Amino acid sequence: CFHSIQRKPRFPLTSSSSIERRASKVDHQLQTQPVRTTTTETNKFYGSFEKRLRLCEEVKCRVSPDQAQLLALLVQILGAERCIEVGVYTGYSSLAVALVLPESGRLVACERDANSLEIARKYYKLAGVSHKMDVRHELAVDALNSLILNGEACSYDFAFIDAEKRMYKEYFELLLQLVRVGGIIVVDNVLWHGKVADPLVDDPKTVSIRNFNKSIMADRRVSISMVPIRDGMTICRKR
Ligand SMILES: C[S@@+](CC[C@H](N)C(=O)[O-])C[C@H]1O[C@@H](n2cnc3c(N)ncnc32)[C@H](O)[C@@H]1O
Repeated sequence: CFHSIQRKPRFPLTSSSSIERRASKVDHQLQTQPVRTTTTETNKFYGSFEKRLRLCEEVKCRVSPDQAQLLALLVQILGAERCIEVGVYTGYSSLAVALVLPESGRLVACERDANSLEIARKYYKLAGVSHKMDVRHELAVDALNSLILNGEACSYDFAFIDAEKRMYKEYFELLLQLVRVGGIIVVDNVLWHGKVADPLVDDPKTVSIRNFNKSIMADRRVSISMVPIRDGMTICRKR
């Protein structure tokens, strides 16, 4: 039975080219994956995006639907009103968060790439959440420092780190100042495709994430749980 299932084509192929196959796979995912509430909402807007080839690239860089669902659930459990995202790309994870924020909620979205932000803004508009978004087109460290200088320390409920891997420690230290006691900081890619556990891998990004993981494990300022969802997410609660 298993083998007969495996032999069937998994995706409806419209052409034999590999690009078309990848696009079909993305279409198929968009149609079949949104089985849960928040993810369904988020994918609804992404599913309408017309450029399927671009979407193929996007899917690789953004969080998966189940990660987006987890982020949104954490925000809802916290009753969060004030959130920060470090690394927006085309807005998938930030849209998942914005959709569950109350009307009075605010999400500071930090991203250095203007082209990505243009696409993200399109989705925010389409989803009717633009009024909740505070988009910062600058280096994340600069954006976070200006929030601190603006007297916003200890005023955020939730933060998500998903930008430059060599800067995780810096982002974390700044966000720890900005998040209130009991607030949550989620860090993406903490497994880094398993490379953090391979002593033979010592490129700068892997070493940075490995060191970050070590330091956070011993950090008494937070309680943590490393969740092996997709590329791994560590959920940190400020004590
Ligand atoms: C993995 S993508 C983010 C995906 C997004 N969180 C999602 O799941 O939809 C990382 C993003 O971080 C941005 N980035 C990298 N370094 C940055 C920096 N120093 N400041 C601001 N953004 C940065 C990149 O331009 C890229 O768009």
